[in-house]
Amino acid sequence: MATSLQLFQCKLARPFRPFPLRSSTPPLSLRCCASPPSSYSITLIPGDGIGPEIISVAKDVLVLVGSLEGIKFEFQEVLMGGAALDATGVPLPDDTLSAAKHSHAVLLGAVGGYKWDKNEKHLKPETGLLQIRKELGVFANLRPATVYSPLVDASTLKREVAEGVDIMLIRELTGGIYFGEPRGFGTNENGEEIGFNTEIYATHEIDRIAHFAFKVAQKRCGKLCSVDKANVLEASMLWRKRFLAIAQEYPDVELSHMYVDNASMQLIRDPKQFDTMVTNNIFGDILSDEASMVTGSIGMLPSASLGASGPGLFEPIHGSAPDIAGQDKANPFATVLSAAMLLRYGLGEEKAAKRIENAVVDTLNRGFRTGDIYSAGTKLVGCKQLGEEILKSVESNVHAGAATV
Ligand SMILES: NC(=O)C1=CN([C@@H]2O[C@H](COP(=O)(O)OP(=O)(O)OC[C@H]3O[C@@H](n4cnc5c(N)ncnc54)[C@H](O)[C@@H]3O)[C@@H](O)[C@H]2O)C=CC1
Ligand SMILES: CC(C)CC(=O)C(=O)O
Ligand SMILES: [Mg+2]
Repeated sequence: MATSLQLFQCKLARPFRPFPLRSSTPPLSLRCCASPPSSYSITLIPGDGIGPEIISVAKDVLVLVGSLEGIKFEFQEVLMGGAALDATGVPLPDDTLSAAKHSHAVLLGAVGGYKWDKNEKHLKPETGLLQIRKELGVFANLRPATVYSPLVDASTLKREVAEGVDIMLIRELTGGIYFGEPRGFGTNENGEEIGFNTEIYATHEIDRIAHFAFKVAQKRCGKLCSVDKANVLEASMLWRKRFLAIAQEYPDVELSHMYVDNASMQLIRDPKQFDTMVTNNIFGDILSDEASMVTGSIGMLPSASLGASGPGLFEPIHGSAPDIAGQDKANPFATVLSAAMLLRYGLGEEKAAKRIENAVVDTLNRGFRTGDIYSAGTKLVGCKQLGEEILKSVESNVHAGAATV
């Protein structure tokens, strides 16, 4: 196996190089075995809604790429979210967590759905998702927003604005308001019902995501934009203070700061001004959905969640899309690209990752589209058939010059 150190490529033709590790900071990826195991154990979590449809496609792609590249996988499929609630009464069963922790990497579809929307917080599918992220310690979530040339016209932005966009959005994933205490319901002094959450970041949480982001920016174009709300929120004030301090260790990276309201506007006005962006949990959640539409669809954005050690978690950025579940309409590209990220960042299998990315571009070049990215003159297919076309492209191995995600 090569190594699972991060590989990032500058869109301005900086050479492709392995990520340098600094001894003072935690490794950015999880598996850095001296020699590869004879077989990788992969935990598959289809989840709910469109989850099973898209995971089925991604699994087939992994199996084929594995057989062509001489990589063996052992898959274990487990329950999480609504499916787990129905079967076991909890959204993250112990068996699921244990399987995930003991595997080389985890590939997840999505969780959630109308059926469980009114459940109490601890019995919501989404609570299982937050728990597994926390338990795996995957604090750094890479969400690449890449506009693929054949999809420029699927973007909701004008061609000249969307063409060439290549942003790496880094979202802090295990802190902030989704986890902060205190939270809950209560009554105020007027006897009125209230709901409350806490946006909270400790220095060590900011420092580790900052080091991670600076290293990613170093390997790309050396430009890092930190997005916060430091004009109002104390947690953001500390965030900005720590980023400014840590920037001293990365003189080759140009650090800028932007308030999140402006950033959300700038992403639509001129997305090409951004290269690497880093932000907290909730802002990253929202900005990545926004960035996805620049690329044509939320069905195009994959993600990799990495920690200091242990398996990484790989999942599309979208949810379980209950409105189209079971109708063979889901776009599987985001999950297939998440499988490519699993190979690159989780296992260090760069060649196999690139093979998948090339297959995605080749499938797009051959004109195949699900409804969310369809435009006149292209071929509208379902999730299943798109999966079959991706397999053909994997097999033919055309070097499509795909971006690295
Ligand atoms: N990582 C996860 O498991 C996530 C789970 N959720 C959960 O998913 C459920 C639905 O949430 P929504 O807010 O509707 O967000 P969503 O991302 O599931 O769907 C938003 C819209 O995008 C479309 N869409 C999403 N993925 C698509 C794909 N691959 N191909 C084609 N169209 C796609 C949907 O059909 C829908 O119209 C909720 O229960 C929510 O909590 C939401 C976001 C992330
Ligand atoms: C449960 C949510 C935080 C999931 C989500 O929207 C996401 O991770 O993008
Ligand atoms: Mg989200």
